[in-house]
Amino acid sequence: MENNIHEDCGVALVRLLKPLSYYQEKYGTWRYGLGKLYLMMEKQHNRGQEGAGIASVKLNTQPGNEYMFRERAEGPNAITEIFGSANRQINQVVKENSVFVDSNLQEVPFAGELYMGHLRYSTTGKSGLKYVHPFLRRNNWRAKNLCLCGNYNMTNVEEVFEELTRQGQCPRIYSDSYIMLELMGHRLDREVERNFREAKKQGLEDQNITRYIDEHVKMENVLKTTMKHFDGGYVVTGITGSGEMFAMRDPHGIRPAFYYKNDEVVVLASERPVLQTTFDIEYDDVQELKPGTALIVRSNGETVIKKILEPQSNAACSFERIYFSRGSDQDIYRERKKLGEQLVPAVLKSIGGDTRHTVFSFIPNTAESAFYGLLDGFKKHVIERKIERIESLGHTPTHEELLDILSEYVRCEKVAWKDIKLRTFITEGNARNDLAAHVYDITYGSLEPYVDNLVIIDDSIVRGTTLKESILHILDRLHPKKIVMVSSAPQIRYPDYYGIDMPRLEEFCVFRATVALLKERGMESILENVYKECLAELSKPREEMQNAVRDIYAPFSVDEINHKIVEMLRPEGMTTPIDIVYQSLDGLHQAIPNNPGDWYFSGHYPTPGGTRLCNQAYVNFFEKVYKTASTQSIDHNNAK
Ligand SMILES: O=P(O)(O)OC[C@H]1O[C@H](OP(=O)(O)OP(=O)(O)O)[C@H](O)[C@@H]1O
Repeated sequence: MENNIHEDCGVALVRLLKPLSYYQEKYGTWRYGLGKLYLMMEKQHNRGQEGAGIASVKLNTQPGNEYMFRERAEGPNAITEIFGSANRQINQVVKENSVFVDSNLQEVPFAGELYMGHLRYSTTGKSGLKYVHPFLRRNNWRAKNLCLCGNYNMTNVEEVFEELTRQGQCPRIYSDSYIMLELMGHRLDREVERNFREAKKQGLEDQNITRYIDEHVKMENVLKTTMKHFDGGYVVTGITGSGEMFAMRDPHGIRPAFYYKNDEVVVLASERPVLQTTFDIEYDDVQELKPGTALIVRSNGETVIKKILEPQSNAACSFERIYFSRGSDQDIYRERKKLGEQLVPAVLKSIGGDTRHTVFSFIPNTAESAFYGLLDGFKKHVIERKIERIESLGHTPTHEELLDILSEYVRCEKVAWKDIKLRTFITEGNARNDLAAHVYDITYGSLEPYVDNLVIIDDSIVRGTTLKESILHILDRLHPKKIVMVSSAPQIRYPDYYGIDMPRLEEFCVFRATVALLKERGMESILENVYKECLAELSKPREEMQNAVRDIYAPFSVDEINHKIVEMLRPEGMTTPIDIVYQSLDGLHQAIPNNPGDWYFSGHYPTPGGTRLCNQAYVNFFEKVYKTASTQSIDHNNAK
């Protein structure tokens, strides 16, 4: 499924529990829900900059009135566009200074009680409004209308696609979002029809049937029969025409979701601080949605948590904590700092203990918190060194001695700048190299040329694009004695299929360096053997499959691979010594104990779908990249 859409996104749900007049009276606006949705989405802009969408459902409408609204847009200004459009639609109907009563809002678009928002990040090159969430499945039966969005990536879309076609359906688009919409829509239809039969049995007629269905549809039934088919990391959210709202988290808790409820609202977001700030509430007021469960708000406002699938081993994504989340979460901030602090011994070794002639800095923006942790660690180190030096004097220090010892401090400078507030990693693939090459700049004169080392921390080094295309080259213009590149994350060795878009092995600089080492040392047979092992694994039943790719890393130490990475990423003509320091796997788990999902670094996938796709990624690499390159070089040599 390499061409499938991969998305790690942001979601936001708002359910108003009172009539709109309540918010008008208390907060001076009936657009309270829409306003809160806007804030929640802006605060999650870090989670998706390629598109955004919103949907709203209005309760208790009369036949003939629209009750489900949706607006979507692409591009970095999508949030502004969709809310601008929603407000324009509202203003066309609402007369300025008109007297507010609930019944006046019957015909006003987006004047609803249910709101859902989505921020999209997809980097596979599939673009177009039709891929922007929410997805909508319409029907004349109110309760059968389904609007869906989510933060997810499914690893078994082929199987589900087959399942749908076996049922006699004919999905229009081959993407996990459309397939989920169709499958869930199919189950919702059955649930509505079950209630229809029940209503008929009770002798109900006309709108009483609709009312009965609206009141009795159970989203947990729909979720149970739908979600058991999927393998992946997800938070799926949706609203129905009859006013059901739900959000469900995958059984391993790979993707995050947090919610809050009081007597006015039920809200859910991908990150905890979004709710804390938007609703002026404390850390403990916000609950984490537990793996395998769903938050369901029924059409009457009743809110329940239902177990949908049996929770499995905790595999909450650690990359979410290292990079993807905004980082204003108190736990994530602490974790990122710890990641930085733990790197002190390795960095110290690399600079030969010479903190006096070392300038510390970071690559904007995500690495900033890890940088503060690294600084804290070095401050502690310098204090300890001062104590040692004073104690080792063996006499009361003279003024000059004290001055010399105490004047040492940790030197930090703002060395690198990022010119546009855009996350390059989550920018559509082809445009990325160019963006990474031009987005960074440096502060001239921020270190003493040829005397000072420069230690610069990034949250992660994945493809190495940021380093190769931009950072190393511009840092070298400062003429540091040595550059130490530090990654707060461990070496990224394996692809991800649960939402962060890293599906191809050959894109990782760690993988490319390992392949280069194998070739260089005449160990290419390992590449061939691993290919055969991967094929053998792929022919096994899903549950028995092992990750055969791990064998290619076995012959080398982390340091050997690091040296090769430096060699490969070093810009042409640059002679400054470069070291690279990665976090260890143990260090990762110490810093982030509650998010043990580490498949990127360890190759341990929480679900069979991940293992299968990893083996498949190697087969693709071997057949399409490695073999092709070998054939081309043979052809080239023959042609000489
Ligand atoms: O090795 P690479 O493949 O280049 O990927 C890693 C880089 O990508 C991210 O930056 P991004 O610009 O997305 O975001 P940021 O400003 O939040 O750090 C990340 O912070 C690293 O700097």
